[in-house]
Amino acid sequence: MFVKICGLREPATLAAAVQAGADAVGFVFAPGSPRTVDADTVRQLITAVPHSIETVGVFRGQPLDEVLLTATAAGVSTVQLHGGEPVAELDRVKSAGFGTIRALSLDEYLQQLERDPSGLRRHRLLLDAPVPGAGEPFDTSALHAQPPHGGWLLAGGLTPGNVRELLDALGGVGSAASPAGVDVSSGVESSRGQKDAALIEAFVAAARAL
Ligand SMILES: O=C(O)c1ccccc1N[C@@H]1O[C@H](COP(=O)(O)O)[C@@H](O)[C@H]1O
Repeated sequence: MFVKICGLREPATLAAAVQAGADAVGFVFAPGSPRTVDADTVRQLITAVPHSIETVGVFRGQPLDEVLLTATAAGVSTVQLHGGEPVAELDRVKSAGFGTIRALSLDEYLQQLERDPSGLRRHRLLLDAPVPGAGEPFDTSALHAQPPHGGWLLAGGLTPGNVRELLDALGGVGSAASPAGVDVSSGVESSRGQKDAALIEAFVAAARAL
């Protein structure tokens, strides 16, 4: 199970994520979040991240030029877009040399499945709650009938205590509707926006034990 820890802002909790064995670490560039960081801060932070770990810049509803400039200045390897951007924008991000994660709510995913199923296969999919970063799980039952293509990530209200239950609701690891990875932010915080090293460690351990 691929594990991404998102919304990191401080060296100590970033180090905790690396030490715990996270596969990816995320930095929020979307404005208005308690986790928002700037490109210079992230550039400094990721000097301590081994190259084997994916570094993800998270954006929401920002102009593409700003996304590319910020991701380049920060030095992240991957761009995650949350604003319902058209697939052509993700294509341009990929052409610029970044990995891509297309974050959609369940409703957005089901709409895209109707309108543009081939577009859904071009970028790694992340399914999240309607309000990203709010720590709210969403009802995944519709995915049994219409599971995403392989390699997708599940986010939305995951915690060390509920990650197994939420994966079991999708049929468990290896089932047709199961994600390839999990992504967490609120569930590894002691208070909103404040990451907690012990919770990060517990989350990675719980995900690895699935
Ligand atoms: O974390 C935020 O504040 C945020 C803001 C804007 C876009 C995405 C954001 N976070 C993403 O939300 C999920 C995790 O959410 P949760 O808190 O665990 O429910 C993850 O994909 C973050 O990258």
